[in-house]
Amino acid sequence: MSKDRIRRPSLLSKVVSADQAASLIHDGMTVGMSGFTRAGEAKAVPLALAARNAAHPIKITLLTGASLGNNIDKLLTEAGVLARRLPFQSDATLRNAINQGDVLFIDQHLSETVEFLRSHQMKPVDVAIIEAVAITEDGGIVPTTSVGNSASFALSAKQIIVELNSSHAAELEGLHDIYIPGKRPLRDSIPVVASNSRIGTHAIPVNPDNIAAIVLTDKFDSPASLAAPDSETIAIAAHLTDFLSNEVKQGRLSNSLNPLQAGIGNIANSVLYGLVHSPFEQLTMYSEVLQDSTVALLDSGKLVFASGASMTLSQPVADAFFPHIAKYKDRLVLRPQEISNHPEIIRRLGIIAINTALECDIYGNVNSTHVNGTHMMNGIGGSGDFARNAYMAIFVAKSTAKDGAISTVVPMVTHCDHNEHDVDILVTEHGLADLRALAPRERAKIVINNCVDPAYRDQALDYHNRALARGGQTPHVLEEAFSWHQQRAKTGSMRLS
Ligand SMILES: CC(=O)SCCNC(=O)CCNC(=O)[C@H](O)C(C)(C)COP(=O)(O)OP(=O)(O)OC[C@H]1O[C@@H](n2cnc3c(N)ncnc32)[C@H](O)[C@@H]1OP(=O)(O)O
Repeated sequence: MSKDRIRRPSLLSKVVSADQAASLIHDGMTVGMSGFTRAGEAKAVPLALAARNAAHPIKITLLTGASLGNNIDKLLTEAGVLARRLPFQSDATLRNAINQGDVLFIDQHLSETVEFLRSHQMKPVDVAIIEAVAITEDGGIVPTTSVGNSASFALSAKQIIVELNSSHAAELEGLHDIYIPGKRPLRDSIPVVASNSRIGTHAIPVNPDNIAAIVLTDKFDSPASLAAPDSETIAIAAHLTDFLSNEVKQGRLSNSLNPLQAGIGNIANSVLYGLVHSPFEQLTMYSEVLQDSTVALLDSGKLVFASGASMTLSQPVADAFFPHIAKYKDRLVLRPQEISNHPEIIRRLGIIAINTALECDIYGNVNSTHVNGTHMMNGIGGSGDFARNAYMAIFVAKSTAKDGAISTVVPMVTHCDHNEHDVDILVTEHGLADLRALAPRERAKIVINNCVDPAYRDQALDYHNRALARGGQTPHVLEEAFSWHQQRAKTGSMRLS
């Protein structure tokens, strides 16, 4: 594999073991690693680092695109390697360490990490570890199933370790579009004018002298573990399809809608699946994670083009998709996450953004990240990049969690990631609240009537009526605003007796 995939002969001598490559990483370093939602992460060197830590303990700051697969975050956490982690994660062990204060987590908009790095508002990357499908004749690094932040990490790092992974099809080359915005404040506009705009190169154009080590690997990405659509997610998808159909009828959208973004997780994936049987045609996606539903939409002919920063598929879909990647390549592109999530482009293209709320409140504020306002779930990810700048910011959620013990619609969110100014539409299995151009008092009525689970509707109405008696632009009974959460802590359920 070496000569086919390392096409610059002078780099052949850089092939070393994962242990040797890991020895380049020292205590206190900032490491920038490939990987975005379990796709395309470096797999061998981080494990060598974890294994080494018992004998030679070090602590690092680890930056990635987003979450990692192959238990990398779990093993690094258990080995005590992580001092700081950013900008996103979704691993249960790391989540616990973050919530215990053992690992410091910086929950960052996914488009912003490399802007901070480039403008020296964060400590620079010492070593970049990038999974690649090939190294080109001029030393360019061809990423695998994600681009994420890999390009900027590799271009800014003092040293680069490349993990050349033979389990990825060589045909992935040509899928990526690497573009790095210029320096501010005199930056040019970013020339993406449609989902399928190609504005960059197929490989990350690094200085080959900075490639310090190449490690040969063959482990594939972890499969996404997505639950099949259930009656609630099917109902959410149906409400959304009806709503979007009406937007078409009213002449506000064409039958191809505007480019779609959909967040991670079961609910957003199921909602997109719902579009396979929708009346819409010639759909496009300008998103960050492309999940199983993207492949289903491409196969159904409903979706004509998808742009993302990573492809995160379940095992059966990956098995059917990657061997035939050549067939899809003219309908797909993978970009750096600062381009997939760039505010300028999201606003220009008029994205319809669909993300999942952990909880929302009666006025349409959304908490995507903090359970009970304190405990980190995964992070804001790209949801804020999209919600703030979208044509229409849609948040979906099941109306209850934990077998009905939690209402996901509450009087006041315990942590606010997306405030009422950014949130246009809320959808639960019970219905859809169109909050566009409504005042908070109007928003509360429609959210309570359309989205709250019937088991919680009376207590929501009671809260709101008593809040109205106190007055205000956004009325609240402040001493009771978190009483539902307190009730859950006391009794196990948010239901007030
Ligand atoms: C990489 C990217 O950025 S992609 C772009 C968008 N990014 C984001 O939106 C990031 C923030 N969003 C997320 O992390 C996820 O979408 C979540 C956590 C909000 C929802 O995840 P989903 O998998 O779609 O929903 P799901 O209903 O399965 O909920 C996940 C868990 O949260 C629990 N949960 C849901 N609501 C609540 C709540 N209000 N309080 C406590 N727990 C809750 C569920 O019970 C479930 O727990 P379990 O794993 O023990 O079963």
